[in-house]
Amino acid sequence: MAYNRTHDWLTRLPKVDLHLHLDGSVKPETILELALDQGIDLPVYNKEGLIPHMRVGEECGSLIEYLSKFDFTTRFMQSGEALERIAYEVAQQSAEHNCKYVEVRFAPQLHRNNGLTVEETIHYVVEGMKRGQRDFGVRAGVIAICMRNHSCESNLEVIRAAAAFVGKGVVAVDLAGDEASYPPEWFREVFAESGRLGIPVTIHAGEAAGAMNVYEAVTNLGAVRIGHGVRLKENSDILEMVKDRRIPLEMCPISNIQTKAVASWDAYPIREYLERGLLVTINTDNPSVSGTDITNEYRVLSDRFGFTEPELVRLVMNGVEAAFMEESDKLLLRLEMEAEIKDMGIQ
Ligand SMILES: O=c1[nH]cnc2c1ncn2[C@H]1C[C@H](O)[C@@H](CO)O1
Ligand SMILES: [Zn+2]
Repeated sequence: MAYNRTHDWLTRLPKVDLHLHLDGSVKPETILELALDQGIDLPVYNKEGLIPHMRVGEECGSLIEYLSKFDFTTRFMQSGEALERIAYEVAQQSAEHNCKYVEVRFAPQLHRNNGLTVEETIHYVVEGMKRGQRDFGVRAGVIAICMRNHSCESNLEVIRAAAAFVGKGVVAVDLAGDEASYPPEWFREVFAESGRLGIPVTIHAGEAAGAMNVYEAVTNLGAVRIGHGVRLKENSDILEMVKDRRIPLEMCPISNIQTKAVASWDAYPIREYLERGLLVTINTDNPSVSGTDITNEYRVLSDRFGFTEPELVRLVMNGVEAAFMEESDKLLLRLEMEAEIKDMGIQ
Protein backbone atom coordinates (compact mmCIF):
# COMPACT_ATOMS: atom_id res chain seq x y z
CA MET A 1 0.00 0.00 0.00
CA ALA A 2 1.47 3.37 -0.95
CA TYR A 3 1.14 6.01 1.70
CA ASN A 4 1.23 9.50 0.36
CA ARG A 5 1.67 11.70 3.39
CA THR A 6 1.68 15.02 1.64
CA HIS A 7 0.51 18.22 3.21
CA ASP A 8 -2.28 18.29 0.69
CA TRP A 9 -3.55 14.86 1.72
CA LEU A 10 -3.70 15.82 5.38
CA THR A 11 -5.41 19.12 4.58
CA ARG A 12 -8.07 17.28 2.58
CA LEU A 13 -8.58 14.59 5.21
CA PRO A 14 -11.89 15.39 6.97
CA LYS A 15 -11.18 16.14 10.63
CA VAL A 16 -12.70 17.36 13.88
CA ASP A 17 -11.23 19.58 16.61
CA LEU A 18 -12.65 19.13 20.10
CA HIS A 19 -10.22 21.28 22.08
CA LEU A 20 -9.77 24.79 20.73
CA HIS A 21 -9.79 27.99 22.78
CA LEU A 22 -11.46 31.02 21.22
CA ASP A 23 -8.96 33.46 22.74
CA GLY A 24 -6.11 31.27 21.48
CA SER A 25 -7.41 31.32 17.91
CA VAL A 26 -7.46 35.00 16.97
CA LYS A 27 -5.70 35.96 13.75
CA PRO A 28 -3.15 38.83 14.00
CA GLU A 29 -4.95 40.49 11.05
CA THR A 30 -8.11 40.53 13.13
CA ILE A 31 -6.29 42.08 16.11
CA LEU A 32 -5.07 44.88 13.80
CA GLU A 33 -8.63 45.63 12.68
CA LEU A 34 -10.15 45.32 16.15
CA ALA A 35 -7.52 47.66 17.62
CA LEU A 36 -8.36 50.31 15.03
CA ASP A 37 -12.13 49.87 15.51
CA GLN A 38 -11.88 49.91 19.29
CA GLY A 39 -9.27 52.67 19.57
CA ILE A 40 -6.80 50.50 21.47
CA ASP A 41 -3.08 51.18 20.98
CA LEU A 42 -0.89 48.40 19.64
CA PRO A 43 2.86 47.94 20.15
CA VAL A 44 3.23 47.54 16.35
CA TYR A 45 0.90 47.92 13.39
CA ASN A 46 1.77 45.01 11.17
CA LYS A 47 0.90 41.34 11.27
CA GLU A 48 4.47 40.02 11.60
CA GLY A 49 5.22 42.42 14.44
CA LEU A 50 2.15 41.27 16.38
CA ILE A 51 2.98 37.57 16.22
CA PRO A 52 5.61 37.60 19.01
CA HIS A 53 3.02 39.21 21.32
CA MET A 54 0.52 36.44 20.63
CA ARG A 55 2.61 33.31 20.12
CA VAL A 56 5.01 31.33 22.27
CA GLY A 57 8.40 30.40 20.87
CA GLU A 58 10.52 27.30 21.15
CA GLU A 59 11.84 28.55 24.46
CA CYS A 60 8.46 28.42 26.27
CA GLY A 61 9.25 26.82 29.61
CA SER A 62 5.91 26.16 31.29
CA LEU A 63 2.14 26.36 31.20
CA ILE A 64 2.33 29.61 33.18
CA GLU A 65 4.54 31.19 30.54
CA TYR A 66 2.20 29.88 27.85
CA LEU A 67 -0.85 31.36 29.62
CA SER A 68 0.80 34.80 29.81
CA LYS A 69 0.13 35.22 26.06
CA PHE A 70 -3.61 35.35 26.53
CA ASP A 71 -3.78 38.74 28.26
CA PHE A 72 -2.72 40.48 25.07
CA THR A 73 -5.54 39.02 22.98
CA THR A 74 -8.45 39.14 25.45
CA ARG A 75 -8.18 42.97 25.59
CA PHE A 76 -9.68 43.03 22.09
CA MET A 77 -12.42 40.54 22.93
CA GLN A 78 -14.63 42.64 25.19
CA SER A 79 -17.54 43.37 22.85
CA GLY A 80 -20.29 41.20 21.44
CA GLU A 81 -19.23 42.17 17.93
CA ALA A 82 -15.62 41.04 18.49
CA LEU A 83 -16.69 37.73 20.07
CA GLU A 84 -19.13 37.02 17.25
CA ARG A 85 -16.53 37.83 14.62
CA ILE A 86 -13.76 35.75 16.16
CA ALA A 87 -16.10 32.75 16.58
CA TYR A 88 -17.11 33.14 12.92
CA GLU A 89 -13.47 33.24 11.87
CA VAL A 90 -12.76 30.06 13.84
CA ALA A 91 -15.38 28.30 11.69
CA GLN A 92 -13.73 29.77 8.59
CA GLN A 93 -10.25 28.63 9.65
CA SER A 94 -11.65 25.19 10.47
CA ALA A 95 -13.20 24.90 7.01
CA GLU A 96 -9.84 25.75 5.42
CA HIS A 97 -8.52 22.54 6.99
CA ASN A 98 -11.58 20.49 6.16
CA CYS A 99 -12.53 20.34 9.80
CA LYS A 100 -16.15 19.19 9.78
CA TYR A 101 -16.92 19.71 13.44
CA VAL A 102 -15.35 21.98 16.01
CA GLU A 103 -15.93 22.53 19.71
CA VAL A 104 -14.87 26.06 20.63
CA ARG A 105 -14.23 26.85 24.26
CA PHE A 106 -13.93 30.18 26.02
CA ALA A 107 -14.15 31.62 29.52
CA PRO A 108 -17.09 34.07 29.65
CA GLN A 109 -15.71 35.87 32.72
CA LEU A 110 -12.64 36.98 30.73
CA HIS A 111 -14.80 39.00 28.35
CA ARG A 112 -16.76 41.22 30.71
CA ASN A 113 -14.48 44.25 31.10
CA ASN A 114 -16.87 46.46 29.15
CA GLY A 115 -20.04 45.31 30.85
CA LEU A 116 -21.19 42.22 28.94
CA THR A 117 -23.05 39.67 31.06
CA VAL A 118 -21.98 36.02 31.08
CA GLU A 119 -25.12 35.17 29.07
CA GLU A 120 -24.32 37.86 26.49
CA THR A 121 -20.78 36.57 25.94
CA ILE A 122 -22.16 33.06 25.33
CA HIS A 123 -24.90 34.41 23.07
CA TYR A 124 -22.40 36.20 20.80
CA VAL A 125 -20.02 33.26 20.55
CA VAL A 126 -22.92 30.94 19.71
CA GLU A 127 -24.17 33.41 17.08
CA GLY A 128 -20.72 33.61 15.47
CA MET A 129 -20.46 29.83 15.31
CA LYS A 130 -23.96 29.58 13.80
CA ARG A 131 -23.11 32.12 11.10
CA GLY A 132 -19.90 30.18 10.46
CA GLN A 133 -21.88 26.97 10.18
CA ARG A 134 -24.20 28.58 7.60
CA ASP A 135 -21.37 30.05 5.51
CA PHE A 136 -18.75 27.30 5.77
CA GLY A 137 -20.73 24.16 6.62
CA VAL A 138 -18.71 23.52 9.78
CA ARG A 139 -20.83 22.08 12.59
CA ALA A 140 -19.95 23.53 15.97
CA GLY A 141 -20.51 23.36 19.70
CA VAL A 142 -19.47 25.83 22.39
CA ILE A 143 -17.84 24.87 25.70
CA ALA A 144 -18.00 27.39 28.57
CA ILE A 145 -14.84 27.47 30.70
CA CYS A 146 -14.52 28.02 34.43
CA MET A 147 -11.13 29.45 35.35
CA ARG A 148 -9.00 27.99 38.14
CA ASN A 149 -8.06 31.45 39.43
CA HIS A 150 -11.67 32.66 39.60
CA SER A 151 -13.95 32.51 42.63
CA CYS A 152 -16.47 29.78 43.20
CA GLU A 153 -19.30 32.31 42.70
CA SER A 154 -18.06 33.51 39.35
CA ASN A 155 -17.53 29.92 38.17
CA LEU A 156 -21.01 28.94 39.36
CA GLU A 157 -22.37 31.83 37.32
CA VAL A 158 -20.67 30.35 34.23
CA ILE A 159 -22.12 26.87 34.89
CA ARG A 160 -25.65 28.21 35.33
CA ALA A 161 -25.49 30.43 32.26
CA ALA A 162 -24.04 27.58 30.18
CA ALA A 163 -26.82 25.25 31.31
CA ALA A 164 -29.39 27.70 29.93
CA PHE A 165 -27.74 27.36 26.49
CA VAL A 166 -27.64 23.57 26.39
CA GLY A 167 -29.46 22.48 23.24
CA LYS A 168 -28.96 26.02 21.90
CA GLY A 169 -25.26 25.92 21.09
CA VAL A 170 -23.48 25.04 24.35
CA VAL A 171 -22.41 21.42 24.70
CA ALA A 172 -20.30 21.28 27.89
CA VAL A 173 -18.35 23.08 30.59
CA ASP A 174 -14.63 22.96 31.36
CA LEU A 175 -12.00 24.02 33.89
CA ALA A 176 -8.81 25.70 32.61
CA GLY A 177 -5.88 27.80 33.82
CA ASP A 178 -2.92 27.15 36.10
CA GLU A 179 -3.36 23.49 37.05
CA ALA A 180 -0.23 23.25 39.22
CA SER A 181 -1.36 26.00 41.62
CA TYR A 182 -5.09 25.20 41.75
CA PRO A 183 -5.85 21.50 42.31
CA PRO A 184 -9.16 20.15 41.00
CA GLU A 185 -10.51 19.24 44.45
CA TRP A 186 -11.04 22.96 45.09
CA PHE A 187 -13.74 22.95 42.42
CA ARG A 188 -16.06 20.21 43.69
CA GLU A 189 -18.80 22.67 44.59
CA VAL A 190 -18.65 24.29 41.15
CA PHE A 191 -18.97 21.01 39.27
CA ALA A 192 -21.56 19.62 41.65
CA GLU A 193 -23.76 22.29 40.06
CA SER A 194 -23.04 21.07 36.52
CA GLY A 195 -23.99 17.59 37.75
CA ARG A 196 -27.27 18.89 39.14
CA LEU A 197 -28.01 20.76 35.92
CA GLY A 198 -27.05 17.79 33.73
CA ILE A 199 -24.42 19.55 31.62
CA PRO A 200 -21.47 17.44 30.37
CA VAL A 201 -18.02 18.17 31.82
CA THR A 202 -14.51 18.08 30.43
CA ILE A 203 -11.56 19.13 32.63
CA HIS A 204 -8.00 20.17 31.78
CA ALA A 205 -6.06 17.63 33.85
CA GLY A 206 -2.75 15.78 33.80
CA GLU A 207 -1.16 18.65 31.87
CA ALA A 208 0.81 20.70 34.42
CA ALA A 209 0.27 18.25 37.30
CA GLY A 210 0.08 14.51 37.80
CA ALA A 211 -2.36 11.68 37.13
CA MET A 212 -4.16 12.17 40.45
CA ASN A 213 -5.77 15.24 38.94
CA VAL A 214 -7.29 13.07 36.23
CA TYR A 215 -8.66 10.77 38.93
CA GLU A 216 -10.16 13.70 40.84
CA ALA A 217 -11.63 15.21 37.65
CA VAL A 218 -13.34 11.94 36.72
CA THR A 219 -14.48 10.72 40.11
CA ASN A 220 -15.37 13.98 41.86
CA LEU A 221 -15.90 16.62 39.17
CA GLY A 222 -17.88 14.38 36.82
CA ALA A 223 -15.54 14.72 33.85
CA VAL A 224 -16.56 12.54 30.91
CA ARG A 225 -13.61 13.78 28.85
CA ILE A 226 -10.13 14.97 29.84
CA GLY A 227 -8.21 17.88 28.35
CA HIS A 228 -4.67 16.66 27.58
CA GLY A 229 -4.09 13.87 30.14
CA VAL A 230 -0.45 13.71 29.07
CA ARG A 231 0.70 12.80 32.59
CA LEU A 232 -1.88 10.03 32.97
CA LYS A 233 0.94 7.65 32.01
CA GLU A 234 2.44 8.22 35.48
CA ASN A 235 -0.19 6.01 37.13
CA SER A 236 -1.25 2.69 35.62
CA ASP A 237 -4.30 2.23 37.86
CA ILE A 238 -5.74 5.59 36.91
CA LEU A 239 -4.90 4.95 33.27
CA GLU A 240 -6.83 1.66 33.43
CA MET A 241 -9.81 3.44 35.00
CA VAL A 242 -9.85 6.03 32.19
CA LYS A 243 -9.61 3.22 29.66
CA ASP A 244 -12.38 1.13 31.24
CA ARG A 245 -14.71 4.11 31.37
CA ARG A 246 -13.93 4.99 27.72
CA ILE A 247 -13.05 8.54 28.73
CA PRO A 248 -11.59 10.33 25.71
CA LEU A 249 -8.36 12.30 26.01
CA GLU A 250 -8.27 15.60 24.13
CA MET A 251 -4.57 15.65 23.31
CA CYS A 252 -2.97 18.74 21.78
CA PRO A 253 0.53 17.66 20.73
CA ILE A 254 2.22 20.98 19.84
CA SER A 255 0.80 22.75 22.89
CA ASN A 256 1.80 19.83 25.13
CA ILE A 257 5.42 20.15 24.01
CA GLN A 258 5.41 23.95 24.44
CA THR A 259 3.91 23.92 27.95
CA LYS A 260 6.38 21.17 28.96
CA ALA A 261 3.54 18.84 29.89
CA VAL A 262 6.06 16.38 28.48
CA ALA A 263 9.82 16.90 28.25
CA SER A 264 10.31 15.93 24.60
CA TRP A 265 8.69 14.28 21.60
CA ASP A 266 10.40 11.03 22.55
CA ALA A 267 8.47 11.05 25.81
CA TYR A 268 5.13 11.97 24.21
CA PRO A 269 2.85 9.05 25.15
CA ILE A 270 0.52 8.96 22.16
CA ARG A 271 1.64 5.59 20.75
CA GLU A 272 1.68 4.09 24.23
CA TYR A 273 -1.84 5.38 24.91
CA LEU A 274 -3.19 3.94 21.67
CA GLU A 275 -1.51 0.60 22.30
CA ARG A 276 -2.98 0.52 25.80
CA GLY A 277 -6.45 1.08 24.37
CA LEU A 278 -7.14 4.69 25.38
CA LEU A 279 -9.50 6.80 23.30
CA VAL A 280 -7.04 9.43 22.07
CA THR A 281 -8.18 12.44 20.05
CA ILE A 282 -6.02 15.08 18.30
CA ASN A 283 -6.73 18.78 18.68
CA THR A 284 -5.06 22.19 18.39
CA ASP A 285 -5.65 23.88 21.79
CA ASN A 286 -4.62 27.39 20.67
CA PRO A 287 -3.72 27.78 16.99
CA SER A 288 -2.50 31.39 17.28
CA VAL A 289 -0.62 30.95 20.57
CA SER A 290 0.96 27.66 19.50
CA GLY A 291 1.49 28.63 15.86
CA THR A 292 -0.34 25.55 14.67
CA ASP A 293 -3.45 24.31 12.90
CA ILE A 294 -5.23 20.97 12.88
CA THR A 295 -3.51 19.78 9.69
CA ASN A 296 -0.15 20.59 11.23
CA GLU A 297 -0.95 18.54 14.34
CA TYR A 298 -1.59 15.47 12.19
CA ARG A 299 1.46 16.18 10.04
CA VAL A 300 3.77 16.42 13.03
CA LEU A 301 2.38 13.18 14.47
CA SER A 302 2.76 11.45 11.18
CA ASP A 303 6.38 12.66 10.85
CA ARG A 304 7.40 12.05 14.46
CA PHE A 305 5.64 8.75 15.09
CA GLY A 306 5.27 7.32 11.61
CA PHE A 307 1.49 7.07 11.80
CA THR A 308 0.06 5.46 8.70
CA GLU A 309 -3.00 6.77 6.86
CA PRO A 310 -5.36 4.24 8.51
CA GLU A 311 -3.94 5.16 11.90
CA LEU A 312 -4.49 8.86 11.24
CA VAL A 313 -8.04 8.10 10.14
CA ARG A 314 -8.59 6.18 13.36
CA LEU A 315 -7.46 9.20 15.39
CA VAL A 316 -9.90 11.38 13.45
CA MET A 317 -12.76 8.95 14.03
CA ASN A 318 -11.92 8.76 17.74
CA GLY A 319 -12.67 12.50 17.73
CA VAL A 320 -16.07 11.85 16.20
CA GLU A 321 -16.81 9.24 18.84
CA ALA A 322 -15.74 11.64 21.61
CA ALA A 323 -17.76 14.63 20.33
CA PHE A 324 -20.33 16.22 22.64
CA MET A 325 -23.06 15.60 20.08
CA GLU A 326 -26.45 13.90 19.92
CA GLU A 327 -25.99 10.28 18.82
CA SER A 328 -28.13 10.83 15.71
CA ASP A 329 -26.05 13.87 14.64
CA LYS A 330 -22.89 11.94 15.36
CA LEU A 331 -24.03 9.12 13.11
CA LEU A 332 -24.66 11.55 10.25
CA LEU A 333 -21.27 13.18 10.75
CA ARG A 334 -19.56 9.79 10.84
CA LEU A 335 -21.28 8.64 7.64
CA GLU A 336 -20.41 11.87 5.85
CA MET A 337 -16.78 11.69 6.92
CA GLU A 338 -16.42 7.99 6.14
CA ALA A 339 -17.77 8.59 2.63
CA GLU A 340 -15.29 11.41 2.08
CA ILE A 341 -12.42 9.31 3.42
CA LYS A 342 -13.42 6.44 1.14
CA ASP A 343 -13.36 8.82 -1.83
CA MET A 344 -9.77 9.64 -0.90
CA GLY A 345 -8.94 5.97 -1.41
CA ILE A 346 -8.53 4.93 2.23
CA GLN A 347 -10.67 2.18 3.70
O1 LIG B 1 -3.67 24.21 27.70
C1 LIG B 1 -4.21 24.97 28.50
N1 LIG B 1 -4.24 24.65 29.81
C2 LIG B 1 -4.85 25.41 30.75
N2 LIG B 1 -5.43 26.57 30.45
C3 LIG B 1 -5.42 26.96 29.16
C4 LIG B 1 -4.85 26.20 28.15
N3 LIG B 1 -5.00 26.86 26.98
C5 LIG B 1 -5.67 27.98 27.26
N4 LIG B 1 -5.92 28.06 28.57
C6 LIG B 1 -6.60 29.12 29.29
C7 LIG B 1 -6.13 30.51 28.87
C8 LIG B 1 -7.33 31.14 28.27
O2 LIG B 1 -7.41 32.54 28.51
C9 LIG B 1 -8.46 30.40 28.95
C10 LIG B 1 -9.79 30.49 28.27
O3 LIG B 1 -9.76 30.09 26.94
O4 LIG B 1 -7.99 29.08 29.02
ZN1 LIG C 1 -6.82 23.91 26.57
